[in-house]
Amino acid sequence: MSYFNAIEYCPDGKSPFSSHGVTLPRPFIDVVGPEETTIFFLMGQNLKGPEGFWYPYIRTLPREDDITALLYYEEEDLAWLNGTSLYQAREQRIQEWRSSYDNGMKILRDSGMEKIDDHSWELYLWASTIIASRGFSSEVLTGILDKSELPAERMSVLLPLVDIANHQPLAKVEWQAGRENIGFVVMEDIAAGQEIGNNYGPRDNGQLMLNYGFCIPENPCEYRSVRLKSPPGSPLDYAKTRQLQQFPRLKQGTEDRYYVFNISYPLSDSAAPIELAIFSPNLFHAVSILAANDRELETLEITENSIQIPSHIYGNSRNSIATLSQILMELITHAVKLKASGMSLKEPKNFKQHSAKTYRESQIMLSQIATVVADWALTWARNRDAVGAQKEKESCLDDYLSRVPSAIFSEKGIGRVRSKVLQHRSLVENVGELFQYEDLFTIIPCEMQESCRNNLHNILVYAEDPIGSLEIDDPAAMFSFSLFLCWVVAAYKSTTASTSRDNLISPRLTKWCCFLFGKYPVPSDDVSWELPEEEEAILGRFDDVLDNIYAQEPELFRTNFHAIRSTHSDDGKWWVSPNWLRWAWLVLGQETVNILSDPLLHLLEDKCLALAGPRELSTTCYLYIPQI
Ligand SMILES: C[S@@+](CC[C@H](N)C(=O)[O-])C[C@H]1O[C@@H](n2cnc3c(N)ncnc32)[C@H](O)[C@@H]1O
Repeated sequence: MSYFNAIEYCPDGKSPFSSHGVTLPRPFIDVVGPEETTIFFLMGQNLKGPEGFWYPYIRTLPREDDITALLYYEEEDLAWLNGTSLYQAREQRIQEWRSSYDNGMKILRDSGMEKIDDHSWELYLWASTIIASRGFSSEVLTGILDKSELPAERMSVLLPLVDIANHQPLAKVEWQAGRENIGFVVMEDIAAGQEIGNNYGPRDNGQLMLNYGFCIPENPCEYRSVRLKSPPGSPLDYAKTRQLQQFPRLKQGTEDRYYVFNISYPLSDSAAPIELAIFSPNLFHAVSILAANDRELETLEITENSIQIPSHIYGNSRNSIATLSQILMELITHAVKLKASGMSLKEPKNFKQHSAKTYRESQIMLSQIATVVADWALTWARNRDAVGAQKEKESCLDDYLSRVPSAIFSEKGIGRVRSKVLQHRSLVENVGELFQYEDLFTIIPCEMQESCRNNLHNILVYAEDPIGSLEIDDPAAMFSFSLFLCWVVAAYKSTTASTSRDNLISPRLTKWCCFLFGKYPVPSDDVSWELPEEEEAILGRFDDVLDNIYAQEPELFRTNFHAIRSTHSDDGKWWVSPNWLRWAWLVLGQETVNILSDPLLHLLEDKCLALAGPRELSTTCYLYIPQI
């Protein structure tokens, strides 16, 4: 049964398709198109009852009470969709269908069709659901019709009996459109007694729930659409506008679709880095533009197919890390909110509620798996002891996975993550690029470590109280990183000014200093720098604190490269001068990354309710120092 019956199509030299007594006015067909015509045609055939040609088939179709697709959810069932995107998707679907129905009915009324009121909204809903859940694409008719005869728009075909098989994700089957028959070929061994499944395509659970009314636990084709705003004037908005200017063929106003995929998603690129297999590349790249600092934005690459911050450039691994960190926040927020919104739900009472429960769990699991993948990459990036060998990575991964709470993941799930992570490369290949204050000394050459630690540590002890009370994010980290940066720069400058050419800092820090000097203008000793008012208030406090400490304990500022400085005055705290402090502050504004602390713990049930509110997730600030 199809549109061709409704229009009594007569192919060249062949017998015509019969409308079997349901005639729809031609102006109606022309306006509403093939799919809507088929819906109204099925309504007409259903209204004919036992007299109708397709009655034996229609009699076997599920009726309203049996249908479990979302539009048939009732009040109590709907509570199970709370907090999921399906609630909204259902509302939208109802509106779209209602408007198509009203439109079709108006045209039918205007054309004077008889007994029009029998075509109720309930009947339309039933017919549309039947077609959405059982219709085949018009390709199945290519054995009897030429492709050129098929309408360009979507057109569903109902095939009695052939539509009985249930969906099995990834089932290997093939449909063959013949002249006399439609072949359904099973391309894999099926044991006696085992159900023969059809493959409805790589459908995620959202589509299955909306169109078909069921849900697959551990659906390999599961994914989630993610909304990402690019506010006017944001770097992402700017990048998109530039892309449109450079490639006017791209359509303006088309909304990008962003996805998080199941780790086993069959259509993901197996050669891609894991981050681009589990997050759609356009999602990762869009977030990377939002997470970019100014110098990373200068490396933005715009092509017809993508806008992205290239990850292979020196210093740009910071961007991949910051991107993963932002994505991690989104994933945790999603999982936590969804868990919390379902905590008042009791036991499911019917098939719809069972399906919705499975759907909720599959969406939570999707975010949890992606959380583990992103968190692992960030954990690896922070491993300062590793050199990056595969064996090392495996044992570090095993150690990490052993810490994943068993309440979140089954052993099977962990095993799946492990094998996928090891199969794919990662965008975060460099290890040991992120530092908290205590870790910084490990990249200072051994003979200077002690001196650096003493300088910084003693000053920080004095500064703890006055700096700790500053109303900024992580004041202690920002102050200690500023001191460290000033110390490294002073050592670097002393090295370059020294005639002995002793390297006071490592080649890695030397390269980093040169890089920073190239990206952030270096202060001149002659001019006093001033930052915008708000920052000046903080930096002024830094200056005061250092002045006070210096007045009491000038010895604390004495460095062991003091002797080889050449151009500085007798000011004993020359290496933390106001200008250099301001320079360090500007650098830190761009070269640090905030990473969620203990993300996996947030996923535990008892933490979810507390976190679901407006309280912010706590983060740790890291200083980024690229590998050489
Ligand atoms: C094309 S029909 C399949 C035939 C179905 N067994 C019947 O006779 O109505 C699609 C409907 O079958 C059901 N279905 C298909 N695959 C399923 C699955 N894997 N699990 C549960 N229900 C399924 C859903 O109700 C869906 O709307």
